[in-house]
This record gives sequence, structure tokens and C-alpha cells, in this order.
Amino acid sequence: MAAKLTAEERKEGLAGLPDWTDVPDRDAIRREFRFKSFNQAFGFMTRVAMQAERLDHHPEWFNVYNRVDVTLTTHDCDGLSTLDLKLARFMDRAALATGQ
Ligand SMILES: C[C@H](O)[C@H](O)[C@H]1CNC2=NC(N)=NC(=O)C2=N1
Repeated sequence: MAAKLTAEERKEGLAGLPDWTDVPDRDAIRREFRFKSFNQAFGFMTRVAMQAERLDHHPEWFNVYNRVDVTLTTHDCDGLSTLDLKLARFMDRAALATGQ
């Protein structure tokens, strides 16, 4: 089971993820991705979905047309774990590769 990050690990991890922000009243992070089209947004979601299955770690997300709002947290430890940092980094790379 994924362990909750310590305050130090959380700070270090988030330093490398400047586009992600803390969710108020929840130990979670969020980012809003915007693409040129629904096709690009859904392509991004498809790549992320396959990685989420590989990691056995799944995003909370909401899509409208070209927008994908993502919240990451680990239900198993009721907070942020290394899996959230991993998935956030993957999403940042996938968004760049999609041509955001
Ligand atoms: C049984 C299964 O491995 C767990 O429910 C996994 C699946 N995906 C998950 N995703 C997220 N975000 N948090 C979890 O704690 C989690 N747990």
C-alpha cells in the first residue's frame, strides 16, 4: 500500500510540479489542462488512462471539450503518496507531447 508523503517529501515533490496546486480542505493536488481540441484532450486522457492502469493509481478528473481538470490523491493513505507525484509528472509530460 502506498505510504503518505512526509511534509518534507511533499514539499520536495511539489517543487518539481509548479503547475499543480493544493486543493483546499483536502490532502490533494490539482491542475487544469487545456488543449486545442476535444480530440487532443481525449488523446491525452487515453494515454494517462493506460499509465494509471499500469500504476494501479487513478485520477479524479473532469473533461469538458478541450479542458481536463485533474485532482490527484491516494485514497488508500488518505493523502498524497509517491504515486500522485509519479502520475502528475507523467501527465505533465503527456500534455507537452500532446501539444497543449
Ligand atoms: C484495489 C486497488 O489497487 C486500489 O483501490 C487502488 C486503485 N487506484 C487508486 N487510485 C488512487 N488515486 N488512490 C488509491 O488509493 C487507489 N487505490
